[in-house]
Amino acid sequence: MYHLARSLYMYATSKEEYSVLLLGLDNAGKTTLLSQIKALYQPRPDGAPAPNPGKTVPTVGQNVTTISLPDMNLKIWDVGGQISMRNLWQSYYTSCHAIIFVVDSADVGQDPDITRLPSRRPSSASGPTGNHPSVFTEEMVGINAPGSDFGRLDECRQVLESVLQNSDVAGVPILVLANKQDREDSVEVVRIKEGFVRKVFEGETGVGVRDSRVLPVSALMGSGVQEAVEWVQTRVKWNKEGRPPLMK
Ligand SMILES: Nc1nc2c(ncn2[C@@H]2O[C@H](COP(=O)(O)OP(=O)(O)OP(=O)(O)O)[C@@H](O)[C@H]2O)c(=O)[nH]1
Ligand SMILES: [Mg+2]
Repeated sequence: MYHLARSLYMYATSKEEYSVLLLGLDNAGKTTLLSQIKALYQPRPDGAPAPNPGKTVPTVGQNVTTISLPDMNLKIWDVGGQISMRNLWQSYYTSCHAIIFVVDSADVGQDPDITRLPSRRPSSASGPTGNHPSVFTEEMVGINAPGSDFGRLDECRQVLESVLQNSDVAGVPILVLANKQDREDSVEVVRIKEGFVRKVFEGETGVGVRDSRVLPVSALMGSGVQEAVEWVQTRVKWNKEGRPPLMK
């Protein structure tokens, strides 16, 4: 009887918890986005100053924040995007319910069309597939130096492809954020979507199964951030049977 009562109590008082993984190249704006989400969704004690999301250092390891929404908690993991950090990403894949892939819209070239990229070197042609570890090396990503006509477009493509190809994230909803839309030199979201993201998703095996979206944001200014969180909130619920939440 005690156990039944306890289970009922736990059921009535617990909340669904979903994990969201923030991925993207270094400098894309993941930590800034996490700070902005915190500023929007975490209550501050009266009189406490608003956090300044613009002050970040490159993430070594991870930052994690849980935000409480009316129908769920979202536990958001911000993992470092430097090359040396990327091999850690896959350890988060099996337990995540959604991925937010952040793109620096001011660093993909002014015409981010992956079909215009120079041909790749043979060593970079064999990306990681299936359950094979996603190994990122300096050589693999070294085609487009920052400041080239394509910015870091090819590196971004390789990294997004390697995430999609990992079978541990099969069926996980992916939101791609075209970040830094406040910058004058940023590329419009539609061009990032058509020239780059859509083509990467088209190359995915089992296409059509995955739920995905591309949205414009400025993590720094906070614009689009709420829409991004709302998209994730709906999609993790839709995908609940495939990836059940934890009850906390
Ligand atoms: N103008 C502008 N700058 C931004 C925006 N988002 C991030 N930044 C800047 O971009 C730089 C890198 O931001 P971070 O949030 O640290 O990038 P990150 O993706 O966490 O980088 P790693 O931790 O190295 O993976 C910082 O100087 C931010 O202020 C944005 O929306 N607009
Ligand atoms: Mg960071």
